[in-house]
Amino acid sequence: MNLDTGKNAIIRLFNVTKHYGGKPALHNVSLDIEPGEFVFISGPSGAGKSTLLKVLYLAETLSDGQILIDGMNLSRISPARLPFLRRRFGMVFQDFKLIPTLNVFDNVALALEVAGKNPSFIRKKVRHVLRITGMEKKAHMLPPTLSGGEQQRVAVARAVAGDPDIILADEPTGSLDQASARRVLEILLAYHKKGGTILVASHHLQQLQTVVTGRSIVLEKGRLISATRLEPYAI
Ligand SMILES: Nc1ncnc2c1ncn2[C@@H]1O[C@H](COP(=O)(O)OP(=O)(O)OP(=O)(O)O)[C@@H](O)[C@H]1O
Repeated sequence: MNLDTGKNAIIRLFNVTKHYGGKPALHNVSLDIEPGEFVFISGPSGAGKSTLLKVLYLAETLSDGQILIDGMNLSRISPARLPFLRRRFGMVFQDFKLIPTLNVFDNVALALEVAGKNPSFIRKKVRHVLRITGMEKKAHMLPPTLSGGEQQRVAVARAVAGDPDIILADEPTGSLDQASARRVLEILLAYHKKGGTILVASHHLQQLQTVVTGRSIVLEKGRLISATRLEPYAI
């Protein structure tokens, strides 16, 4: 790989490989992502889409290769600095990963509290992201009492609440009806327009790709098989 080509990249992957029990989920994936890019990740079930997002979020360790975030090598980050690095990411997990014993408001507020934000900022911010995701009226409910689509919207609210530099979203509209999916896309689009970098893994790319200029990357059996620039069309 030419080291000069990705000089401005916010995310660089060099031969990223992840094995689970000897079986490759990602194989030699190399990719540069510029700040402010909207990257769509597609590919058949089991292609490695979730694994790619998880290794970026440091939810999974690499078997081989390297990931640089703003030139910082993730494998050399000390455990003490990990929480600070994670705050740069907003992650929407495919299975949401909401804390079942905390209500919607507290699930979204938690990361802001851990980051040491002041209570009045947190209140305003959480109310705002719950409003834009349409979950304001359910702020006091516990996740297990919500529908899958509602939990997904809380997961999106939590991901954007910390104003991260990078959003990693795994099927962020997978459990949503058309109207809710559109609302989530508009939130991601607004975040992108403010300069945020987004990686979205989805089986529903036609809908996502209508909204923004971006790059479509396709994984198959853990390998990056294509990367194509997309032109938007109006919705
Ligand atoms: N924790 C794990 N332990 C063992 N194998 C795993 C684990 N997570 C993923 N895999 C395997 O790694 C491969 C890639 O999985 P991954 O979830 O990344 O695919 P995906 O493209 O996101 O699939 P889907 O579209 O179905 O969500 C699959 O073969 C999967 O079975």
